[in-house]
Amino acid sequence: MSLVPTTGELGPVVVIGAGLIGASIGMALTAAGERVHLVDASNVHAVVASGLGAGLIDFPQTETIRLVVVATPPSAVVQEVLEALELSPQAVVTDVSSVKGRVLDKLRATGADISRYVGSHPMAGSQFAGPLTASGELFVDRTWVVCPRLDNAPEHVERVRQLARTCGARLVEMEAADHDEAVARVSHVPQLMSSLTAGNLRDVPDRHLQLAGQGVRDVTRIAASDPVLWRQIIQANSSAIRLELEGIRRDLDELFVVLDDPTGLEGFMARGREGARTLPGKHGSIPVEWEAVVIEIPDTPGALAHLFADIGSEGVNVEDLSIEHGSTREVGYLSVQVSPSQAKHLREVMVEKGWRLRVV
Ligand SMILES: NC(=O)C1=CN([C@@H]2O[C@H](COP(=O)(O)OP(=O)(O)OC[C@H]3O[C@@H](n4cnc5c(N)ncnc54)[C@H](O)[C@@H]3O)[C@@H](O)[C@H]2O)C=CC1
Ligand SMILES: O=C(O)C(=O)Cc1ccc(O)cc1
Repeated sequence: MSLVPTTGELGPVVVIGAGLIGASIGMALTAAGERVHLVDASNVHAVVASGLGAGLIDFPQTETIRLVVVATPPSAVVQEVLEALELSPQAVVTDVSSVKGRVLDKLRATGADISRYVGSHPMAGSQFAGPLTASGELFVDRTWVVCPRLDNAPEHVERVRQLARTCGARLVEMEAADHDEAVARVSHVPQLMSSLTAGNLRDVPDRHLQLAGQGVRDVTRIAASDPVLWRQIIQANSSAIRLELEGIRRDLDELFVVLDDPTGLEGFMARGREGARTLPGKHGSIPVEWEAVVIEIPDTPGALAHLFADIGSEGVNVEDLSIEHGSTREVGYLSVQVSPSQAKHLREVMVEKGWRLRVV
């Protein structure tokens, strides 16, 4: 799926909070032909986001605004949603914060009419923050959860669905409580496990760290995320997270028991492999086992472009890729995931074309 040109039928859109997520939304909507206006507590962020093509920094006539997207850190969301509902009488207001139930409870507690508010959550992002790391392609083929309620008018919910579709995302609809239970399992607890693993690396001596390979990097990537943002996310969803952590504590206790028991330990590892296989693959489909072909990239100008051209000329469909830098030699390694039926052919032709392969 790619960005959907909408010829301006969604806007004018106001994005409040032009950081990683807000600027990425602004870039996707602008690229699709929508008129986007950016507001940020930091003028520098608004200017940078605008410079990257995320929208304009002027403010439209409030009665013309059709959609407001609140993309601030969770602590500012309730206040910004309330102000947007009051200031723009025709607009549907959505937010993109990572926890939906707490925002809804707090909005309801104010007694305000929140029927034009429809919560949502794009399940895409990164460990980075701020507009400099934004991308208009961030949401393409990723899940975007919309949380409609009975007090929402259908056309208002549709406007938020249209936002997700215009950004190229795959729509999923859920109630806020169900969403929060799901993200505790697939996002918040994995984030905590990553922080736990990475936190323990702090006291590891350099002599040992130099042995680190791709596995530990995969497991710790998201631990580099902003602690202030994540403190807010975790605390807003602490009940659902606590339940999951209790299960993990039991599993950890069991691990101590089976550590020296071959059958028990194999069962433990097999459960992990089973769990990894349950995750939907690309485009939300049933996961497929791809085969990795790892090709050495020499440290010469244009080598990577040349390599991609050689892979492309063979008509091999690359399902995923990653690049790793050699720790001892001035080379890189391009790992491409391809269908097992094409892997052997790709290896053979790459060697014929003069590339070196790494055995995996
Ligand atoms: N980081 C991620 O990967 C994802 C984050 N989210 C959610 O998106 C929201 C934004 O997160 P990021 O873009 O990562 O953070 P960020 O730190 O990159 O951007 C937040 C922006 O909001 C601005 N801001 C703060 N308070 C404001 C206020 N009261 N009014 C206007 N602007 C204000 C900041 O100056 C900053 O530019 C959060 O609610 C987060 O839970 C959702 C999906 C993924
Ligand atoms: O970087 C990643 O892989 C993420 O999963 C980013 C992310 C962070 C917070 C969210 O609420 C949703 C997605």
